[in-house]
Amino acid sequence: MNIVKVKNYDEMSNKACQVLVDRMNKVNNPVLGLATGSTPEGLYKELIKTSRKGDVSFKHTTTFNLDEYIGLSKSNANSYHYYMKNHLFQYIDVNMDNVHVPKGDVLDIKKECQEYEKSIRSHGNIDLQILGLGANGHIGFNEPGTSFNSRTHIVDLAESTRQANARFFDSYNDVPEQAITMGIETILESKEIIVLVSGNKKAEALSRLVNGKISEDFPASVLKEHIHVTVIADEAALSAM
Ligand SMILES: N[C@@H]1[C@@H](O)[C@H](O)[C@@H](COP(=O)(O)O)O[C@@H]1O
Repeated sequence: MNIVKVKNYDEMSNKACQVLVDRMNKVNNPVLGLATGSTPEGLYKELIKTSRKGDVSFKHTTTFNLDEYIGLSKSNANSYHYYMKNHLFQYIDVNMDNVHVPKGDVLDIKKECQEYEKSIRSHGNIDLQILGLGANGHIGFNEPGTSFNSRTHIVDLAESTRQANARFFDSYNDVPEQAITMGIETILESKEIIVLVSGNKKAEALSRLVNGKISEDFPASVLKEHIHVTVIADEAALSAM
C-alpha cells in the first residue's frame, strides 16, 4: 500500500484528480469505480474543471458506483443516484447509458445485486476504484464483520454509520437502515484502488488501516492484500500515526 501525504483536503482532491486523469488517458475505454460521501466532492469539482479545460473526456468512460441506500428513489436528494448527478454527471460529457449506480428502490434487490455483479464483469472489471474510508473502517457500505469474500449484497448499516451520515438527512430516523453495496471481493477485483482520507475524524481509522492487522473487523484492512493501492491522506488524517 503506497501512501501519498498531502497538506490538506484541496491538495488531496487535486492529487486524486491528477492520478485519475492520467489513468483515464492511458486506457481506451476506462471503467471507473466511484464513491460518494463528503470526501470525494473536491475530486469531482476538480474533474469538472479539468473536463471544462478539455484535458479529459468521459465520452468513452463507464462508471460503477459503490453503493446506494435501500428504499430511496433516484430523485430523492439523499440518494447516491442524486448525489452523483448533482456532483459530477450533469457537468461532464459522460454518456448516461454508461453510468451504473446500484438501484435501491427495486422490488427484487437480490436480483439487482446479481445483475450489478454481471455488469461489472462484462466490462472487464474496474480499472480504477475510488474509495473513501468510514470511521469504523467500512469501505463502500461493507461494515465491520463483512466477509472478505462478499460480492454485491444487502447490508444492515451500523448505528455509527447511520449517525455519521445523519448530517445529510433531516433526522437520524430518516437515514435508511439498509443499503446495497459492492462486496469486498468485488472491490478487490479492481485493477487499481485509490483511497482518499481527510481530516481528524478519520485519523484513528487511518492509523488502524496502516498499522493494524488484516481482519474482517476492520474491512479496509483487506486493501493491504491488493497489489495496487494508493492512499492519499492529508496531514489531519495522518495525525494519529
Ligand atoms: N457509503 C459511504 C462510503 O462510500 C464513504 O466512503 C464513507 C465515508 O464518508 P465520508 O466521505 O462522508 O466521510 O461512508 C459512506 O457511508
